[in-house]
Amino acid sequence: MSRWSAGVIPYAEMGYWRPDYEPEPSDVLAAFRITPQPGVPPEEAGAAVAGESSTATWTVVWTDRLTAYEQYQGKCYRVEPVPGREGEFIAYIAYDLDLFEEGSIANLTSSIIGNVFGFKALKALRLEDMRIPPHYVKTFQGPAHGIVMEREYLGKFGRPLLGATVKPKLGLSARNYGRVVYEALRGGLDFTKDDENINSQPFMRWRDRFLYCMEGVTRAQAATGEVKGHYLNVTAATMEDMYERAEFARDLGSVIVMIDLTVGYTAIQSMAKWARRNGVLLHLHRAGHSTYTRQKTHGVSFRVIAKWMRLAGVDHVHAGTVVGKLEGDPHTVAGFYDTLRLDRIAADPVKGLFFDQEWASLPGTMPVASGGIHAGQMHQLLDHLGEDVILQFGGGTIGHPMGIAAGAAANRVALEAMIKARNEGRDFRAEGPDILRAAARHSRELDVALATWGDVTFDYESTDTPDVVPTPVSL
Ligand SMILES: O=C(COP(=O)(O)O)[C@H](O)[C@H](O)COP(=O)(O)O
Ligand SMILES: [Mg+2]
Repeated sequence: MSRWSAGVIPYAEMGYWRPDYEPEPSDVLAAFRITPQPGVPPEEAGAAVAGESSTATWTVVWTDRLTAYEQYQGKCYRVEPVPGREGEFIAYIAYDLDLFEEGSIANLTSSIIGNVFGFKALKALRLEDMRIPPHYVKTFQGPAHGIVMEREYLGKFGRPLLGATVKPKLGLSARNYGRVVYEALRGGLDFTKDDENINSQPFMRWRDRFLYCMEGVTRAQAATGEVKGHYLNVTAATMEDMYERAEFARDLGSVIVMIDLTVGYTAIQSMAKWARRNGVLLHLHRAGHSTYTRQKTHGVSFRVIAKWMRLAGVDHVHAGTVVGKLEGDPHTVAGFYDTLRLDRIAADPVKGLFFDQEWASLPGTMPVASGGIHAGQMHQLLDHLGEDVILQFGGGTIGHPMGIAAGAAANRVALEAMIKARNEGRDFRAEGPDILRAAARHSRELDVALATWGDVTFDYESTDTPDVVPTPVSL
């Protein structure tokens, strides 16, 4: 059939299925998991996704002839069945670099996920991974500071950083809230943080919170001689409000501010530029992500969100704990952490990584492990997550029977004992419980933490798992 006949022509025949195509090094690549409706050939489904995420519509348009359409067409160059999952396929699509505006996550995402997820011909669609070529990476600012600069600013090296989310999430007055910050920081944590939904409610307006939190931070710094921080959440209804709050945080001497993923990609990029201009670290809470990242067959994998957020320029992003209360298969989470921290990453199906990714020296984003973790898991956390990570214990600090500072001390003692054991060459993963018990003999705080939470585990089957799982991992 001629490409130029009027009427409805399959996307594959319109040129969006190109099994002979060899991707260029500068192409943006995407791997989509497609579940076609019965009777829809997978190549046609892949071609349709390529078409609608680039130049096509449902029928031939004469104006195509006025463009270099072959260059601008998204090209589905491979479709593979997913082993062990009937009806699901991975469609690989290449996009010419000219399809995207430099340095704009909004533009990139409006193309790649703008239109295709509602296609009637597909039962489900998931964006599994993307390869961002260095040519495009270089058009983004990237993390305002990055892992190396953050450690230099803080003067903290050789161990994960420790944090805590203030609880209860909502309802505390500013002065009581600031007291939690002070107790947790003086007890041994590096950071405390606002929760995702703490903004400026009637029970505590943002300005009051900022004042009392910074009083707590300053007093804790004086008491310990360490740099401390509280992630002041500047998430607000408008960019103007966010800038106002961030400027106030900066003027009070805060080393860090926080935003939620719910503010949107453009606001995140604006805040990343503000953070670099002002020398203030930028923490991102991935509030809302599980609504579209968790299910295996539909949505956008968090490994893609992680890539977008590193490009957008945040210094911290929540990326999973493996052992805590929230979704987190160990291999999948390892793929997120590699994506955020390393400069060159090889494709690795075991970690769910479909493409090699070259970051061209873009700084790393510090992953944050948060959600139902406690001191008794310290060996597992260090083993799974490594050293460049922030371990955040909300309930696991503030719920300590001896008080907040004691909860913080328990976490700090557990961490330092584990790092010492690792540095001495001990098998800290296997000997972890013994190392913790030995440290608890000199720390009443840790002893009580282990007695309170030592047996708490969250053993549920993960939803978001890679398709290739080698040997089972015991937690
Ligand atoms: O409030 C918490 C954790 O509190 P606690 O430490 O008391 O469980 C965070 O919002 C979640 O961890 C977010 O999840 P994620 O980090 O996976 O995005
Ligand atoms: Mg929270």
